[in-house]
Amino acid sequence: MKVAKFGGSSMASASQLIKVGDIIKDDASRKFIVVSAPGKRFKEDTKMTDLLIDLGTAYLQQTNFAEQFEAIMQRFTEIVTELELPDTLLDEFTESLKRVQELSDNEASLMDAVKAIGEDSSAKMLSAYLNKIGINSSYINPQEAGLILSDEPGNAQILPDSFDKIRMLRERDGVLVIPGFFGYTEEGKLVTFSRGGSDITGSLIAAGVEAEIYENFTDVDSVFTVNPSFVSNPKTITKLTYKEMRELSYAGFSVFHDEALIPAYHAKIPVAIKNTNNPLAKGTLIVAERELNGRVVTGIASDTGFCSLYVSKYLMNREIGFGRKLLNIFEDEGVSFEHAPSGIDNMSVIFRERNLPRDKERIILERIKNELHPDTVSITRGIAIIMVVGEGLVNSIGVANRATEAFTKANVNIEMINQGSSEVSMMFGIQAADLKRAIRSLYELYFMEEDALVRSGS
Ligand SMILES: Nc1ncnc2c1ncn2[C@@H]1O[C@H](COP(=O)(O)OP(=O)(O)O)[C@@H](O)[C@H]1O
Ligand SMILES: N[C@@H](CC(=O)OP(=O)(O)O)C(=O)O
Repeated sequence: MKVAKFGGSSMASASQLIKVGDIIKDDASRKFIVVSAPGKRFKEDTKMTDLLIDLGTAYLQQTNFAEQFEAIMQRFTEIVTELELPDTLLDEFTESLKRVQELSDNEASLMDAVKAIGEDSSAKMLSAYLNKIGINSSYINPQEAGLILSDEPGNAQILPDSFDKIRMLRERDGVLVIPGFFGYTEEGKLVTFSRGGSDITGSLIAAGVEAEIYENFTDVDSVFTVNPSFVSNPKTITKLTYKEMRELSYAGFSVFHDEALIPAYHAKIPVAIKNTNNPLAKGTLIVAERELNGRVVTGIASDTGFCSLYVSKYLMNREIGFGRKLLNIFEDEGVSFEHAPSGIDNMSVIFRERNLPRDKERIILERIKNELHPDTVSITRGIAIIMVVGEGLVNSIGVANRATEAFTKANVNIEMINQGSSEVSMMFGIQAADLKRAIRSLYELYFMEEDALVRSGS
C-alpha cells in the first residue's frame, strides 16, 4: 500500500485535481491520499493558506473580513463548479469560514483553526471528485485518522501514541483522503504543523500504516542539485539518502519539509518525489543507503535570514564551562540557535533572525558582557548559509578547497565555515547579498567542471 501526498501546486485548480484523480486511478495501491490546500496557479497567485491567514488577521483586526471571505469562496467555487461537484460542499465551506467569527481562542490557536480550513476543504473536494469518477473514497478527518499532536500552535509535533491509531486505517475500505498540515491535541484542540507541513502528515501516515512507499507529488520532475531559481535547468538527483535530503531541505530545498523525513526514516519507508504534471518522469528516490556514484557532492542548498553572534576571549579554551554558560543565556532567554562553530579563543553562534528579535539581542549582548566578560562580542545580521551536501564528503580530500576556490572565483567573502559532525555536509556563512554569485560558482565547479573532467577521462 502506498501513501501519496499532493502538494498545493497539485491542488491549485480543477484541472490539477483531474490530474490527481488520474494518478490515483492509475495505481490501485495508492490507498492513502494526503492533500494540501490549493496552492498557486501561476507565479503571482496567492496560496489558499495565505488567503486564510489574511482572513484570520482581518477578523482579529476588525478590517476587511468580507472581502477576504469572498476571495476564498471564489477559489473554492471555481474548483467545485468546474468539477461539477455537489453545491453542498460550498455550503459546508461557507459555514466553516463563518464559524471563524465565533472562535474565541488565543490568537495562535485561532489562526491554526483558520489555516486548516484550506487542507480540510481540499480533502473534501478531492474525495467527492474521486467518487464522481468511480473510485470508492472517503474523507478522513485527522482526528479520526489518529493524528494526535503537541499543543504548539503553528509548530506542532506528533505524539508517539498516534502511530497505533494511524495503523488501524489499513482496515478501512477504499481510498482514504486525509487533509495534511493539521491534527489535534489530546484535549481535542486543532493545531497545525509549521508552514509546508502537509509533507509531515504524509510521512506520519506512511510510517503509521507501514506503507511500501511515500510518494510526494509536486510540480517538478525531481529534486535538483541546486535550487532552480538560482541556476536554470540544474542537474537532477535520481537517488539520495535520508541524511542528505534532511540536510538539504533544512538549508533551503523547499521541495520537501525538513521535518518530514524523520517519520519515514524511522519506519524505513522510501520517499519518492514525483511530478503531478509529468507522472511518468522518474522522479527522485530518498532511501537509507545508496551506492556512491563517483560524485562527491549531491546537492548545494542555501537559505537566508540568519545572523551570527561572535564572542572572543583570550584563553577561552581553558575556561571550563564558557560554552555552557554562553548557551545557557540563550536558553534562559528562550532563544533557539542553529549552529555553534568554535575556535580556540572564540565561538560563533548562528541563529535564524526570526528567533533573535532586536529586543532580545540587546538583552543577550548585555548579559554576555556582564556575565562572561569577553574581549569582544558582536552580532552580524543578513547572513546566508550554504550547505554543500553529499555522502561522498567523508572520504574525499579537497572538497573544502574546491569550495573556497569557487568562493574566490565569485569574489565572495566567507564569514564562517562549519563541517557538520554528521560528515555529510559542510556549511558556509556568507553575506546574503553574495548568495546568487556564490551558488552559481559552486555549482559550476562541483557539477559542470567535475563532469567535464570525468568525460575527458582526466
Ligand atoms: N533543489 C530543488 N529541487 C526541486 N525543487 C526545488 C528545489 N529547491 C526549491 N525547489 C522548489 O520547490 C518547489 C516545490 O515545492 P512546493 O512549492 O512546496 O510544492 P507543492 O506546492 O507541491 O507542495 C518547486 O517548484 C521549486 O521551485
Ligand atoms: N498549505 C500549507 C501546508 C503545505 O504543506 O502546503 P504546500 O504543499 O503548498 O507546501 C502551507 O501553505 O504551508
